[in-house]
Amino acid sequence: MNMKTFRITTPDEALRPVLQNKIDNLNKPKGSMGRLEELALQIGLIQHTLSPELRHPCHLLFGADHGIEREGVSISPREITWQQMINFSRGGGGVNLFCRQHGFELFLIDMGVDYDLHSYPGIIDCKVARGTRNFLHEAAMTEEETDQCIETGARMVTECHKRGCNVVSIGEMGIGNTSPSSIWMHLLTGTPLEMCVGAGAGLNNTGIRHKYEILQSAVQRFRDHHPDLQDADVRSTRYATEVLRWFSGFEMTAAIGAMLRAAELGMVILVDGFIMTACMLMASRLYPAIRHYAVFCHEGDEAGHRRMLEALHARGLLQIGLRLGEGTGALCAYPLLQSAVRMLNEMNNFENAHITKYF
Ligand SMILES: O=C(O)c1ccc[n+]([C@@H]2O[C@H](COP(=O)([O-])O)[C@@H](O)[C@H]2O)c1
Ligand SMILES: Cc1cc2nc[nH]c2cc1C
Repeated sequence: MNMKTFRITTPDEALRPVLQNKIDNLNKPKGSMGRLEELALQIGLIQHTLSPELRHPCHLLFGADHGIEREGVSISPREITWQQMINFSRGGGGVNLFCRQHGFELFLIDMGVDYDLHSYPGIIDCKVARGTRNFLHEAAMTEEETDQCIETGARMVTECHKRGCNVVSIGEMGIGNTSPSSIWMHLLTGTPLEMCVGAGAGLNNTGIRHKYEILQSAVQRFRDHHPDLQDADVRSTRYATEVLRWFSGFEMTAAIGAMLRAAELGMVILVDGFIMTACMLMASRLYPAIRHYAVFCHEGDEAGHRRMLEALHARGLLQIGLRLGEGTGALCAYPLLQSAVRMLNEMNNFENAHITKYF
């Protein structure tokens, strides 16, 4: 494996007390703007300024298919992936309306959809293959494919950055992709697999049971193939890299590359639902400092999402019952980031508002 490396630095902590002081001096009881204050602090630290700004927001939506879908782990047929990609390219998806609503430039990227999409305008062709291999039997991706996806995701963020973007939101479309996400959660956090497996696009209880059994067999197969990894530190890069390659999807790996590059460039990263949280979890095992750049935008209704956030010591900003994916939860939370930044830039402090400072 020749995975691209990233230089991700921890934001300068020296600014924290200065920023906190500015926030505390705004004309309000201390802490009364709740999560907006936390967001303002985080964005100020990321941008290393007392007056942050959000510029040219971009949304990257990576699409791909999954070999594991052949095992009946999703209620949705495989073709929904390509049909939705075309729908998005025509502006008709959930993701499209939120991008329009919040002024995001949308990039639709075919990382490995099982359909020929190259003639569809608006879909960027980065296809690695027409879906991953079935990880019930073998590694989903080769080392070369993994590297290619990481590089593509990173390149997309570089493009956004060149356009002046400093806040990037990442979403996915891939029937079957809650399955690798559940396995990553299980293997990286030690949460029992049963608690990591949910309905995905809408399985009933019988379907969830079947999905669980398939995923349990897949984990066993992985362990059989990796006797050397049994004793490895589950927090090690070696462990994470092999778990990534064996179970990942092309779109998920590209999302990880995008997240890593965004952190390297000091951008704010909007994290969406279950799948994107799993990708951030994986990215944080490769580069722990990425955590500072991640804004966890919502706690969705996919079983396990809340628990995965807890494992990351995070809480989502919104709890509005989303489980769509595409990045919709990230986009919905964007106005909160705008408010946090405006609070820091536009609100008077006690002194210039002529209000008695009582603490
Ligand atoms: O982001 C989420 O929290 C989320 C939760 C459940 C399902 N999804 C979407 O549904 C698809 C994956 O579900 P499944 O059941 O096919 O694994 C994929 O296209 C995701 O965008 C997304
Ligand atoms: C209709 C549909 C839309 C989606 N968008 C993201 N994942 C999806 C899965 C389905 C099934």
